[in-house]
Amino acid sequence: MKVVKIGGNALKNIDINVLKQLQTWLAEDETVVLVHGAGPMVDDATLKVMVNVVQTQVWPMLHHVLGQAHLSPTLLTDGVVARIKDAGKFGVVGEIDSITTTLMAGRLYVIGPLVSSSQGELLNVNADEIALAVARHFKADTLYFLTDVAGVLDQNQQVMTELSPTVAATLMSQEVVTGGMFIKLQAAFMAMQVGVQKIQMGRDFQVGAKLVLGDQE
Ligand SMILES: Nc1ncnc2c1ncn2[C@@H]1O[C@H](COP(=O)(O)OP(=O)(O)O)[C@@H](O)[C@H]1O
Ligand SMILES: CC(=O)N[C@@H](CCC(=O)OP(=O)(O)O)C(=O)O
Repeated sequence: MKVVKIGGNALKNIDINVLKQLQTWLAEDETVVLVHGAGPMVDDATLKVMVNVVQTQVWPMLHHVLGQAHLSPTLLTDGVVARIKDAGKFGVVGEIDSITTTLMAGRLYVIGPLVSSSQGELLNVNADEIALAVARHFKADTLYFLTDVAGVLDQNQQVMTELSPTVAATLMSQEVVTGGMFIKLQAAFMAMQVGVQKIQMGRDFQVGAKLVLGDQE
């Protein structure tokens, strides 16, 4: 089972080879969950805008691109429930509370950064955190983070082809890794701790444009 997270910016330009790889996996009866981002949105005031952006722009665009590649996704909304993360501090920001749905082999599922609470209220959940929760719950063997950079960049702006938790911690403390990549690396190492064997980051699935965490590959 594979989880593929595509960030909001990377979504705007999905590589044909990414679509081809999805087709190949599905033809092999692999199950794939595509977790998409939406770009930066923060608080209560922006939630309505975010709902609008996701429903009128992000989902239609993603369905169109996948449809052109003859990929028909199933929305993974039922059975995935979020809860308020830290009421008062983050407003309508949520985190995944429970996953009770089951997945069928050879199907492509899609989930984005808006997840309902048990009261039916939509919450803004970080898409990297969703990818982690989904990978953990379904015991994914592989977790890809497709983003708008070729990988994690070192102090010389070079893509790191391998990154251990120790080196990552140093890059984070030296503020070489910041912002969205900081959150992504945290999610990636958590995923590694809960048993996801292979974790990669980059613009696509290709070797050389990716990050491999730990000692695999
Ligand atoms: N050391 C680093 N290597 C790569 N990207 C970094 C680094 N430090 C900060 N970043 C930033 O993190 C961004 C990726 O995170 P984010 O914008 O959240 O992407 P996504 O939308 O794909 O989740 C990059 O575009 C870059 O601006
Ligand atoms: C709580 C939180 O962080 N929500 C995210 C949801 C969108 C997202 O995660 O998009 P990317 O994957 O493209 O960054 C946000 O508001 O930015």
